[in-house]
Amino acid sequence: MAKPREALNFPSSNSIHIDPYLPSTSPSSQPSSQPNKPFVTLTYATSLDSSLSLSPGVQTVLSGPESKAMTHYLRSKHDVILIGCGTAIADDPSLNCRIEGVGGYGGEGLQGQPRPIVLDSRGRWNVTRESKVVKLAGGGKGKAPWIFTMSEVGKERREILEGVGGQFVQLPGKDGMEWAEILKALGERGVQSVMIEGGGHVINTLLSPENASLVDSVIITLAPTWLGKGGVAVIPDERRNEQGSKIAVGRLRDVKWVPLGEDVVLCGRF
Ligand SMILES: NC(=O)C1=CN([C@@H]2O[C@H](COP(=O)(O)OP(=O)(O)OC[C@H]3O[C@@H](n4cnc5c(N)ncnc54)[C@H](O)[C@@H]3O)[C@@H](O)[C@H]2O)C=CC1
Ligand SMILES: Nc1nc(O)c(N)c(N[C@@H]2O[C@H](COP(=O)(O)O)[C@@H](O)[C@H]2O)n1
Repeated sequence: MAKPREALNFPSSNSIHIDPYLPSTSPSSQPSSQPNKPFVTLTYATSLDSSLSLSPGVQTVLSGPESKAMTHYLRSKHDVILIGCGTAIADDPSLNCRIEGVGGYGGEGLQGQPRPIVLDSRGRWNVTRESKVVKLAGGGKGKAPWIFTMSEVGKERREILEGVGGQFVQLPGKDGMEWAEILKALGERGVQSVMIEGGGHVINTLLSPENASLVDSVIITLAPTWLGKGGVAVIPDERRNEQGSKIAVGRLRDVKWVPLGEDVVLCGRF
């Protein structure tokens, strides 16, 4: 079979470095204290000044071709890929896996495709028939998205999403849905692994002292560029000890740095 024109390739000489941090092979893939919790991989690309994008609402290419292929390899290794609606609105992302041999890209059915999950507490993202995730699901090149929301959902939006096999999932919440509740809801739906891609609000709340322990693996692409002030930055809330002194939010263990093209990929465990 001819290689699909848009397919990416991630060689096994690179994947051997990443595999120990992935759900199926990681030693912590079955956390016994929370049996229903899916394995959580936090992964994103950042600049040298800890920015995800030049400014809110602006999609910014940080990853080079090699680390981009790595991200797609990660997508093929997780049941779902999760983003916030700020990212959905800014990027209109595809959120599928475009690795050669995965479903829709030379592979069978939708095997190896992650399901996109969008957190949209207040129904800000106007999902339409033209949204990439909807078109890809309709065209057999990606799984249909689930949108987690606290709001009522209009008939038109529901029809568009359900028309391609997606669904709205309503969860309770005040300022937002609790991370533990989001992961529990995913676990109850049979999800065993989730990669969380961003954006800033999603990552910063996940890295807050009360949520960081939910993260199992961290895989971050560091690109050799500075984006400057005004970017969407990864800076979690500060953490203090019982004496009130400021302490680090967290430090990774089992750390490995993997050079990929001009980028370096940091792998670690919480
Ligand atoms: N470099 C990279 O790897 C990535 C970059 N980005 C960039 O990040 C930017 C978007 O980031 P942000 O504006 O911070 O938006 P975001 O993508 O973090 O979305 C924030 C929104 O998601 C919803 N949300 C998040 N957590 C929730 C929760 N626990 N419960 C309920 N709703 C929740 C809320 O409506 C919130 O306003 C874009 O410019 C995008 O291009 C996004 C992903 C990865
Ligand atoms: N790994 C990575 N590198 C970058 O440079 C990025 N800007 C992102 N962004 C994330 O990828 C999504 C786009 O995915 P598609 O190519 O459209 O499938 C974007 O929405 C961010 O979540 N990631």
